Amino acid sequence: MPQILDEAAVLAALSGLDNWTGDFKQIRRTLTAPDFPTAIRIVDVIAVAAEDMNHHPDIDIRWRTLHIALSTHDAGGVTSLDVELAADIDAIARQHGAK
Ligand SMILES: C[C@H](O)[C@H](O)[C@H]1CNC2=NC(N)=NC(=O)C2=N1
Repeated sequence: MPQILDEAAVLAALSGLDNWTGDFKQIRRTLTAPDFPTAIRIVDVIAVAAEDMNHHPDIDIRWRTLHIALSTHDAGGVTSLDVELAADIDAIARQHGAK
Protein backbone atom coordinates (compact mmCIF):
# COMPACT_ATOMS: atom_id res chain seq x y z
CA MET A 1 0.00 0.00 0.00
CA PRO A 2 1.52 3.35 -1.03
CA GLN A 3 2.01 6.01 1.64
CA ILE A 4 -0.43 8.90 2.07
CA LEU A 5 0.91 12.07 0.43
CA ASP A 6 1.22 15.16 2.62
CA GLU A 7 -0.50 18.44 1.70
CA ALA A 8 2.55 19.82 -0.11
CA ALA A 9 2.95 16.67 -2.18
CA VAL A 10 -0.74 16.70 -3.11
CA LEU A 11 -0.54 20.35 -4.17
CA ALA A 12 2.55 19.58 -6.26
CA ALA A 13 0.74 16.67 -7.90
CA LEU A 14 -2.35 18.81 -8.59
CA SER A 15 -0.19 21.31 -10.49
CA GLY A 16 0.60 18.60 -13.03
CA LEU A 17 -3.04 17.58 -13.58
CA ASP A 18 -5.94 19.17 -15.51
CA ASN A 19 -8.37 21.11 -13.27
CA TRP A 20 -8.09 18.84 -10.20
CA THR A 21 -8.54 20.32 -6.76
CA GLY A 22 -8.43 18.84 -3.28
CA ASP A 23 -6.24 18.12 -0.32
CA PHE A 24 -4.55 15.23 1.49
CA LYS A 25 -7.94 13.53 2.01
CA GLN A 26 -9.35 13.56 -1.51
CA ILE A 27 -8.80 15.03 -4.98
CA ARG A 28 -11.67 16.01 -7.26
CA ARG A 29 -12.35 17.01 -10.83
CA THR A 30 -15.45 17.91 -12.84
CA LEU A 31 -15.48 17.29 -16.57
CA THR A 32 -18.13 17.94 -19.21
CA ALA A 33 -18.46 15.68 -22.24
CA PRO A 34 -19.89 16.78 -25.62
CA ASP A 35 -23.02 14.69 -24.97
CA PHE A 36 -24.47 12.06 -22.63
CA PRO A 37 -23.41 8.96 -24.61
CA THR A 38 -19.83 10.26 -24.63
CA ALA A 39 -19.99 10.87 -20.88
CA ILE A 40 -20.98 7.23 -20.41
CA ARG A 41 -18.23 6.08 -22.79
CA ILE A 42 -15.74 8.06 -20.69
CA VAL A 43 -17.03 6.33 -17.55
CA ASP A 44 -16.64 2.98 -19.29
CA VAL A 45 -13.02 3.66 -20.30
CA ILE A 46 -12.24 4.95 -16.79
CA ALA A 47 -13.77 1.76 -15.37
CA VAL A 48 -11.38 -0.42 -17.40
CA ALA A 49 -8.36 1.65 -16.31
CA ALA A 50 -9.52 1.56 -12.69
CA GLU A 51 -10.06 -2.19 -12.77
CA ASP A 52 -6.61 -2.69 -14.32
CA MET A 53 -5.13 -0.69 -11.42
CA ASN A 54 -7.50 -2.16 -8.83
CA HIS A 55 -8.07 1.45 -7.80
CA HIS A 56 -11.54 2.92 -8.25
CA PRO A 57 -12.90 6.48 -8.38
CA ASP A 58 -16.18 7.84 -7.09
CA ILE A 59 -18.12 9.09 -10.13
CA ASP A 60 -21.30 11.18 -10.01
CA ILE A 61 -22.97 11.28 -13.45
CA ARG A 62 -25.13 14.39 -14.13
CA TRP A 63 -26.15 14.33 -17.82
CA ARG A 64 -22.92 15.36 -19.67
CA THR A 65 -21.08 16.33 -16.46
CA LEU A 66 -19.01 13.90 -14.44
CA HIS A 67 -17.95 14.73 -10.90
CA ILE A 68 -14.99 12.52 -10.05
CA ALA A 69 -13.37 12.04 -6.65
CA LEU A 70 -10.28 10.00 -5.79
CA SER A 71 -8.79 8.83 -2.53
CA THR A 72 -7.16 5.63 -1.39
CA HIS A 73 -9.73 4.23 1.02
CA ASP A 74 -7.36 1.58 2.41
CA ALA A 75 -4.84 4.32 3.31
CA GLY A 76 -7.37 6.96 4.42
CA GLY A 77 -6.15 9.67 2.11
CA VAL A 78 -4.53 10.59 -1.21
CA THR A 79 -1.68 8.39 -2.47
CA SER A 80 0.29 8.03 -5.69
CA LEU A 81 -2.43 5.67 -6.94
CA ASP A 82 -4.91 8.55 -6.96
CA VAL A 83 -2.49 10.83 -8.81
CA GLU A 84 -1.76 8.11 -11.37
CA LEU A 85 -5.46 7.44 -12.02
CA ALA A 86 -6.19 11.19 -12.16
CA ALA A 87 -3.61 11.57 -14.94
CA ASP A 88 -5.19 8.64 -16.79
CA ILE A 89 -8.62 10.25 -16.41
CA ASP A 90 -7.27 13.51 -17.83
CA ALA A 91 -5.96 11.64 -20.89
CA ILE A 92 -9.29 9.81 -21.32
CA ALA A 93 -11.17 13.11 -21.07
CA ARG A 94 -8.97 14.73 -23.71
CA GLN A 95 -9.35 11.72 -26.03
CA HIS A 96 -13.16 12.11 -25.83
CA GLY A 97 -13.32 15.88 -26.26
CA ALA A 98 -14.33 16.49 -22.65
CA LYS A 99 -13.32 19.70 -20.87
C1 LIG B 1 -9.72 -5.49 -2.02
C2 LIG B 1 -9.42 -4.43 -3.08
O1 LIG B 1 -8.16 -4.68 -3.64
C3 LIG B 1 -9.35 -3.05 -2.41
O2 LIG B 1 -10.57 -2.82 -1.72
C4 LIG B 1 -9.10 -1.92 -3.42
C5 LIG B 1 -10.20 -1.74 -4.44
N1 LIG B 1 -10.24 -0.40 -5.01
C6 LIG B 1 -9.84 0.67 -4.30
N2 LIG B 1 -10.08 1.92 -4.75
C7 LIG B 1 -9.75 3.00 -4.00
N3 LIG B 1 -10.02 4.24 -4.45
N4 LIG B 1 -9.15 2.85 -2.82
C8 LIG B 1 -8.83 1.66 -2.29
O3 LIG B 1 -8.27 1.58 -1.19
C9 LIG B 1 -9.17 0.48 -3.06
N5 LIG B 1 -8.89 -0.75 -2.62
